[in-house]
Amino acid sequence: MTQEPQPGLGAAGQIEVAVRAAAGGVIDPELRRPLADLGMIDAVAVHDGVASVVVLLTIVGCPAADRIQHDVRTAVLGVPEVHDAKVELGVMTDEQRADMVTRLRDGKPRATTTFTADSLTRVIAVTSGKGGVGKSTVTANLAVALADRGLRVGLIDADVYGFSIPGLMGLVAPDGRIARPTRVGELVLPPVAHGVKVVSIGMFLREGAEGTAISWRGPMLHKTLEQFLTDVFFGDLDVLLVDMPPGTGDVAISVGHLLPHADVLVVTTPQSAAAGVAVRSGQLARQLGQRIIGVVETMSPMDLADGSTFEPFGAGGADAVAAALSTEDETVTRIASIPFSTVLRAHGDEGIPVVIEQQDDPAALAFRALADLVAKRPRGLAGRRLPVSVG
Ligand SMILES: Nc1ncnc2c1ncn2[C@@H]1O[C@H](COP(=O)(O)OP(=O)(O)OP(=O)(O)O)[C@@H](O)[C@H]1O
Repeated sequence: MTQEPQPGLGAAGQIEVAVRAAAGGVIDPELRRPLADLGMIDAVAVHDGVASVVVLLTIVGCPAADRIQHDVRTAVLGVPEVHDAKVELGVMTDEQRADMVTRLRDGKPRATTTFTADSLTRVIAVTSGKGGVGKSTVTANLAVALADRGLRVGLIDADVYGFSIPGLMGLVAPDGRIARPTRVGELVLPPVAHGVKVVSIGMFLREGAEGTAISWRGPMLHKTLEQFLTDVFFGDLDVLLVDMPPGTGDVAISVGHLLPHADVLVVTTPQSAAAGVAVRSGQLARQLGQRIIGVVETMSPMDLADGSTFEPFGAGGADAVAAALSTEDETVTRIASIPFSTVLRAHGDEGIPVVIEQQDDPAALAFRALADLVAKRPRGLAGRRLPVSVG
């Protein structure tokens, strides 16, 4: 980074300014903002070409400490007059942390969601009629494919009873423990997997209770989702995906109320039984003001090497759902068909989405095509204030 000379400073002072700028330009891996903007660069000194920088971490035991120390040292060594650099780590005081949280929230008070109708983040809820049809697999792969295109992507696992996103995204350790968010004051920083910021109810269960069933009632679930939208710091996102629980229960209604401007993807298999219930979840989303952007069929017919087709779940389900959801004013179409893929299933079990692990698999190609389509499609106007005035 080129630094403008500061008037009134001697040569040594100029070097210190350059060192501070270099260190301050390093991006915090969790907060994704420059360290200078976060108030994390404390003392800076340079003597005989040796730079000393004190970086204030947000919390004791910050998981990104080593990476920050390494990145700051590398950045500081990039200043021509510096031939050695020492980076010491300290920890912010409560006051400094509170100041940083306020900056991160852009001055907005607590309990305000950033995902309002006017925000630039596009919210996409992924829903299905019944469980086990491949909805979470679609959500995870779409999220990763969008992140791989350079978009800033967040993923909320709202499938509270059957949360499978941590597993699909590789956030579950071999002993079953799910990655935990980092807490900085009142902020909750979501773990990042394959370039996607992920939050799931499974991350907030008591340690050791990850495998137990959740038996919460509607109001408690609503509160939890509300907290995901207010207390979890996603930073600026281009897309927020929400993995919905199957069906038309309390959570679907809560998400509809909390995110009425969301676009909705309906996932179904080609089987008619799955298709029928998928229509109902799409209809509920529409009643809540959300816009259906398309139907994604998964476990679709798969082309075999001998030129024949394997149809484990029949054919035609998604087209039937799309037709049933279409109205005079709004045509809904099937926007993707993800073929049945054993490779996809195996990578899902390993926590590495097929879309990055085996890019030539037909299912991976179909996910990429879906991501292209979603990224290019203009977002809906539902719930947004239009820039018109009545004079
Ligand atoms: N296209 C596909 N080909 C083969 N297997 C698939 C495909 N899509 C999903 N699966 C497998 O089907 C199973 C269910 O998938 P997934 O968990 O995504 O479903 P879901 O609809 O989200 O279910 P739930 O709501 O119960 O979590 C998983 O084992 C997954 O690997």
